[in-house]
Amino acid sequence: MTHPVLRAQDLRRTYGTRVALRGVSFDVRRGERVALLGASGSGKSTLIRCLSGLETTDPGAGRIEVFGQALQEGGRHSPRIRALRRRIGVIFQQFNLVGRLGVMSNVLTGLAADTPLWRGLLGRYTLAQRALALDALDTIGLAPQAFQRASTLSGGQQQRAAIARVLVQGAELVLADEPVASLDPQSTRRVMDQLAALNRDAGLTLIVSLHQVSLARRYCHRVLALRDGELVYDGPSAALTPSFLQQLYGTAAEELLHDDHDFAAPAAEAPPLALAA
Ligand SMILES: Nc1ncnc2c1ncn2[C@@H]1O[C@H](COP(=O)(O)OP(=O)(O)OP(=O)(O)O)[C@@H](O)[C@H]1O
Repeated sequence: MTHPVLRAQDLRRTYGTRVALRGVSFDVRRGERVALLGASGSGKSTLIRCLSGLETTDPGAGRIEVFGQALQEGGRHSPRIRALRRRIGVIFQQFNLVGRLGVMSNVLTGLAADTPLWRGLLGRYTLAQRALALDALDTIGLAPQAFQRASTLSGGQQQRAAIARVLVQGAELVLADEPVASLDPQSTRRVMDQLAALNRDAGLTLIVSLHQVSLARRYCHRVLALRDGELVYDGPSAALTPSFLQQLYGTAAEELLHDDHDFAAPAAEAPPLALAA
């Protein structure tokens, strides 16, 4: 029997008196492209931090399995977490690049787990590792910027460098936390196109949190929708019409429908990635 790539069971996370996740359960199969949708404060980032192993759920609550193995259970990380996290790529809204380092050096940090610390600190990567990073930058259309400082890139370019880092890491499951929240519509389209292409061409399983329903409908077949930490919908993105959103969220639906005109066009398939053989 094949395991789901990700299995979340009864996840709860409380901060003081604030309940950020309330019994969230779902499975994701290999190769799926899933949007995690919800208004501000609905628990998207908390869920992604838990799924990526950056945070634990409440003591005694819930279990997260990745690749058929426990990542955390009952609020405790599994002893295998390091090995499992190597297979999970995380992309953040704020890119998490080191601005004073070159783009290539940033992308090479995706290899941190496979590189002795001293090599990484001194930037002494092997030729093969550098070639891998250049390939990833080429795939993502950033080869010409490889030796620029990361801080000189536009927001969209920085996010694409973060995608290249995940490629170099060799991640099988990518968790992207509002990767386009701070980008203009053109950069948003480019970054989303590339995430979609990674999923389609490189076979990565993708979970991407968004708070624009139009993006979720355009790029993902399946949506998990959160409201106040609760999973209120798990189904096809095509069903998320404005009236259904109104039923799910009431007046808060407005937040998810904002800027809808920018991405309202029917889903276009992303251009293929120039994946290295
Ligand atoms: N470290 C923390 N300490 C205290 N409360 C937190 C913490 N992280 C999240 N919360 C609270 O948990 C709830 C869910 O927050 P979360 O950031 O997961 O939501 P979100 O859907 O990602 O929101 P946004 O779209 O604004 O990023 C919010 O009420 C938030 O204030």
